[in-house]
Amino acid sequence: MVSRDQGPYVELERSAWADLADDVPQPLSVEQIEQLRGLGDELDPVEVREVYLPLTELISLRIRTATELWRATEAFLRQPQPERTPFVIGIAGSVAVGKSTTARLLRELLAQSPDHPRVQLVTTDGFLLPNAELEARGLLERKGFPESYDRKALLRFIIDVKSGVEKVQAPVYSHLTYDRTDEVVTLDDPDIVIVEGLNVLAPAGTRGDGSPGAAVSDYFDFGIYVDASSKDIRRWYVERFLKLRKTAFADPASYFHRYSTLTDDEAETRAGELWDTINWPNLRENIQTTRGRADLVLRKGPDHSVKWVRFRKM
Ligand SMILES: Nc1ncnc2c1ncn2[C@@H]1O[C@H](COP(=O)(O)OP(=O)(O)O)[C@@H](O)[C@H]1O
Ligand SMILES: CC(C)(COP(=O)(O)O)[C@@H](O)C(=O)NCCC(=O)O
Repeated sequence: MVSRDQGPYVELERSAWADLADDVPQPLSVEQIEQLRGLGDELDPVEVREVYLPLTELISLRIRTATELWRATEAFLRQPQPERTPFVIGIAGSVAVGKSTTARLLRELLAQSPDHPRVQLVTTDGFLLPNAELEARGLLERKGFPESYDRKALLRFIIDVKSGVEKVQAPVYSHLTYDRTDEVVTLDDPDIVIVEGLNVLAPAGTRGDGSPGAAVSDYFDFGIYVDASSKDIRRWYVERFLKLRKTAFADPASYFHRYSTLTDDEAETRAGELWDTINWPNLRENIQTTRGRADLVLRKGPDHSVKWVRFRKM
């Protein structure tokens, strides 16, 4: 089986997926790829070429078609419309599955095209409620759960982006202080906005009167879910924690500085507890359940290499 038709979806094994862009030249140098990798892990150039290049081609195709549709609609309306708003890509998935790495890589790959060189990235952690507020609400141990975000502000942000508002701003989170900062990221006329976060594909909640509200993903042009077995993700989470202990946590300014002196065994136990009590329940209850809402699922194997890709044809 290299390709399987599943109703509105098509599922392609890695080799069949890779073939879809086999004549496209690799746009990034080995140095550029190295700069994109996360905490010292290898980001294999073969992986970039075989998995992320076809994905970039598919998204570029969607952008071209969206632009054509916008022009056709403008002609139908018989009056000039404001400039087309940015193409918005959502990237969802568990903590530690590789969303940030995927998002950074896509930003670089998509920006290589003269059709859409301005690509900006926003992570939803900036929309987490400040720690003081989380503490007041008893949510400090629920970071990453839907209720730990300022969902109204996130929705306002995405609506502004898709309404063509200029210089839309998003708050920035610090993994060092483990809290929201006073910094903001300002969108400067981007062609593409990538919105990366655990819950970005979540369905709408209900309003006070019981009617369904709007969901952030209602404003996405393309939604990606990064997927892997929870056993592998737990291992990646623990491995990343062990590395952070020697790097970021070693900084006295780090909220987790106390973890920097843990032994290997102690650190592994602590990371396992954080996974088992916060990140795994969130994945099980709130994140995995949104996979079917993605336009495209990247399924990784134990070494982060993508094994198959499933996407919605319509
Ligand atoms: N494609 C990849 N190849 C190799 N390692 C990866 C890849 N994607 C992620 N990783 C590693 O897995 C860990 C989690 O990735 P990260 O992007 O930080 O996840 P997330 O943003 O989902 O929490 C990091 O240590 C990162 O370096
Ligand atoms: C900041 C996060 C909630 C991720 O936020 P996202 O950008 O995906 O919205 C997550 O990385 C996190 O810190 N979770 C808390 C539990 C833990 O420390 O692993």
